[in-house]
Amino acid sequence: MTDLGEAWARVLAGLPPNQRAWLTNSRPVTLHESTAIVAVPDDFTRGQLETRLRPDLERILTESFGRDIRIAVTVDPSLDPELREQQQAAQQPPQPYAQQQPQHHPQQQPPQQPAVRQPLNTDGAYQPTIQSALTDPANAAPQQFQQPAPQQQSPFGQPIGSVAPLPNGAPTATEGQGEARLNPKYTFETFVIGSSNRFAHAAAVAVAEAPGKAYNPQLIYGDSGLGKTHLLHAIGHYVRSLYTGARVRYVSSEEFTNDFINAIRDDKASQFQRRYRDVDVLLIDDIQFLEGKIQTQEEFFHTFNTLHNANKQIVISSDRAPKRLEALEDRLRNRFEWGLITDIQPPDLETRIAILRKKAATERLTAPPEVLEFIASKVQTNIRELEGALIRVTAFASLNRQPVDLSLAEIVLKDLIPEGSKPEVTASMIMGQTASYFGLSIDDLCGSSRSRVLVTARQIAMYLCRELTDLSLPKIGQQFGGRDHTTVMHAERKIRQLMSERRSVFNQVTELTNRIKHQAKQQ
Ligand SMILES: Nc1ncnc2c1ncn2[C@@H]1O[C@H](COP(=O)(O)OP(=O)(O)OP(=O)(O)O)[C@@H](O)[C@H]1O
Repeated sequence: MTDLGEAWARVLAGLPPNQRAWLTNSRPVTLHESTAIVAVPDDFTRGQLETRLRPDLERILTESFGRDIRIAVTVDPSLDPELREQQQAAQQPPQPYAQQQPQHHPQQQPPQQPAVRQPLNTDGAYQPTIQSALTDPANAAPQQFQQPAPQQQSPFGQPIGSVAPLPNGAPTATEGQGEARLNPKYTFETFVIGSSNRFAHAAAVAVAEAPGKAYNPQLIYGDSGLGKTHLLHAIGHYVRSLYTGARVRYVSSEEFTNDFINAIRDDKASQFQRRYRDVDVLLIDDIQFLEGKIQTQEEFFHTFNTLHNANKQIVISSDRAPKRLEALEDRLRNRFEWGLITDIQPPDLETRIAILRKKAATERLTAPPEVLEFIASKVQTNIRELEGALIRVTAFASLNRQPVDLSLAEIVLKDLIPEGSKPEVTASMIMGQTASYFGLSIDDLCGSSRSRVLVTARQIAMYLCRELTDLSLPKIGQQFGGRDHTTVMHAERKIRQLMSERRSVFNQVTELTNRIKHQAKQQ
């Protein structure tokens, strides 16, 4: 009988070189019933496998096994050769402490100034000082994160820089590196600190430096698009850069729920439990989604207790304060109050400008200060919308080969942000308008056909759901025929890119936005 390794060798031999190139750093993981799981190093490669390469991959695998095989692609950043090299370097025998350099995650910049050593408490553990973050006059203006020096002794009891056996005896090294599923862009370096988020940020840094010790759990709450997910991912990155082998898992509450339901259905409860209990840091997003889901709450309660009893860190985000999560069991809400609760407020003008400046720099978008100020003055509440506005202005300028200036920004934003109250846009409005605009049906948008027009239409609709509604990634995926949240992430990125490269896509997105907002106003 053919095994997946053999079949994969046939795949590699059977593809033309330009397609095979995409598989250089890919790896077949396992064959589960009729699904071959393939790991790739990043989301972009995943997109290529899921679109361009899928028909050929599935054809060759189907021929090899003599039955229908579909592929499912998962991202494992440890397959990235650069990252692997860095990890191998990090796993060299530890130097004497005096010669040790703090480890840095590839996404994180080394400290730009000598960091102040934080005080130790009586048992020698690191004592985080959030207060200093709040009272330090240097923190008065929006600023960027300066990575502090990690403490000499990790909370897991091992010097940083060595491959520490973790406290519960779980495997170390790079095993499970792909499990964390962290967005490489959401780090502390890319997070702008202002008065609206200073406390939440300081607590997040403290938790990442002393997981399980500083505040457990940490709960971050605030309205949609204010940076909760970003902070959760940043904690994950920072923990992994400080503690080699630390097992970090990010999960949205929707995924946790779906995973739980599937585990019950497939009789895989113990695998499910291991996935969420054998971790050092569990980052769980949008906990409000568990409201009213009694069985999942029960399971999460036990997950929480197991982790907490073992001094493993739990970080939770919510769109409301725990007291206002009325449909959540009291015992869970009480536990959320054991740790530290921090909120994030909408950013003030100064912080919004700083966020745009940072975004422009990281995405290599050129926009003069007056344009950034103009955009920041127009979009006041949701940072996702703020970023969307910047992308549209710069895309419009690049398509027209015009400089980004105030008059151009005014034209673009006039359509994007109508005067007066903000009408509520729903996913069904977006899907309905997109379908009729492209002459498709809603079923087409939700179906599995991958014709070019359909793929673009589907991706535009997903992009607009992300930009114009408060729906989370998994929820948007659900609306489009139960797709995975990473498909939505890919669609968002793809359309952002296409808008600045193809006039047709820019026009389609603009026209559709107008139609959708017009419809919303009529409701
Ligand atoms: N302080 C900040 N500095 C830089 N970028 C930010 C900041 N706050 C939010 N963002 C960016 O705004 C966007 C939305 O943030 P994020 O997804 O973390 O919000 P959220 O609060 O989790 O929203 P939701 O509840 O809808 O999931 C992201 O691209 C994020 O990087």
